[in-house]
Amino acid sequence: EPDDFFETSFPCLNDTYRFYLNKVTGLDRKYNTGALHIKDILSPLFGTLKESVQFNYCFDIAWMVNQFPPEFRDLPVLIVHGDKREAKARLLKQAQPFPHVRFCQAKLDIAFGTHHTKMMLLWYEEGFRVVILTSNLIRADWYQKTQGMWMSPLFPRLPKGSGASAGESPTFFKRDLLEYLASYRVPELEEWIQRIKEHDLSETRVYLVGSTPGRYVGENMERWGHLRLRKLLHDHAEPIPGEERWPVIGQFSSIGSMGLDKTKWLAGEFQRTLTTLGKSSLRSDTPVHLVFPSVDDVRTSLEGYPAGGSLPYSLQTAQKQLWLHSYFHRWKANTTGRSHAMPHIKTYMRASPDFTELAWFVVTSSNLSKAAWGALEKNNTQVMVRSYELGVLYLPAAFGMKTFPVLKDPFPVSSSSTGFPVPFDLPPVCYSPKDQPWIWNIPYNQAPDTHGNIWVPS
Ligand SMILES: CC(C)c1cccc2c(O)c(C(=O)O)cnc12
Repeated sequence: EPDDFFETSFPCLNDTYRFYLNKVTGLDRKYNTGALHIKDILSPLFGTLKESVQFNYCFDIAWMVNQFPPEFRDLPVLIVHGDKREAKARLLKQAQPFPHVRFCQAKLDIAFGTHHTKMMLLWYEEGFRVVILTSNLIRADWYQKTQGMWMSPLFPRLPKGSGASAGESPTFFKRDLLEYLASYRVPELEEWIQRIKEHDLSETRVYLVGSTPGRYVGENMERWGHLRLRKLLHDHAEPIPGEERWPVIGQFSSIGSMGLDKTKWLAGEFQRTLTTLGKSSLRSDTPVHLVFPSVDDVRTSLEGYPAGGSLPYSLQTAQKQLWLHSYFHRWKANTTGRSHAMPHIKTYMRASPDFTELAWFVVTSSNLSKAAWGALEKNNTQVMVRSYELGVLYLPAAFGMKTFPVLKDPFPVSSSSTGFPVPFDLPPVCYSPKDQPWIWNIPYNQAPDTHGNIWVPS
């Protein structure tokens, strides 16, 4: 089985969940066993690359090319981005020295929408692999931040003449990935849709949770964003006795405008989604813990205040929603040695009251924003999504389990553990009265960061 060959090349990978963190520079080596750098992902040990697609938001093309091993460095790469006008011109100019790098501009016809989706489609001699991740294709995103990814198994080619529905997974991942790619409505992805159709994705155990910009009505409302997540939790998760005491945890690196009070979106439609388990749903008494770095978390981080350059919570947005900050918890990750590696990963989960079990887990590009997850309009008959986003949902039923046990010590990793490697400490720790949420466009000159610097944004 080709995959065994590749998996054994990286013996310390957890191939139960295929959920990995990025390597972080400056940590005790113990906390990087089982973590991956981009050069590992692109290594010949995972497959003999033929061509790839890189969906992302921010690109350093020369740096990206250099992350491929020399033998793959001039193979065709398609970049899927959301840049327009001058930003698009700058991006294309970066690739002038690299004729093998081509571009595909994702349509962004709704204001304030962005192409956040981060995904690699890797076409090998041996088959096909999908990676869905949280890192931009720039050096800083792979240096000292907490980032995560889902790495698919190696998908072998199907026998010639296999039927259209061949190679489907129990989670309908193949159908959903093809639908997501088709939603771009661009010619550059047609050949990739065709290639994926010729492969066997049946070993996939995660559900795809994507967002594509648009206004959706009727059945289309459940295709994307949080209503997609709600549909999956309704259809494939079981009610739990005493579930109203099972907290929801949201963890993210940016925050949109949520309205003047919690009923406008967060504690209403979004919480209704996050508290859905089978038939039951809105539990307004369910605890909701939001994890977002405090100023001191950023100041004392490996990067220092510059980590805040990737935590773009603006004063304009924050001052309109002071009510939100009572939900906030610190970024603490002693479990993975990453308390000082600021999060750019985004995760959402439902935990047991004692935080030893999970009912589900999501890793995604989606921050805490209506633009990413969608917001109901027109008396709940329409949902509007502004951005492209992509993530995966882990449901215990797809792994033959009732709940996921939370893995206490994920490092050094064990390849067969059934515990889920939650990347940060549970239970989350509330902000103290003195803690302030990180806001990226105000100065911090009262206390130096780990590099002895202050922060004075222009
Ligand atoms: C507000 C915008 C310009 C921004 C600032 C800093 C970091 C950002 C980021 O990391 C992403 C992303 O990763 O998709 C997207 N926008 C980011």
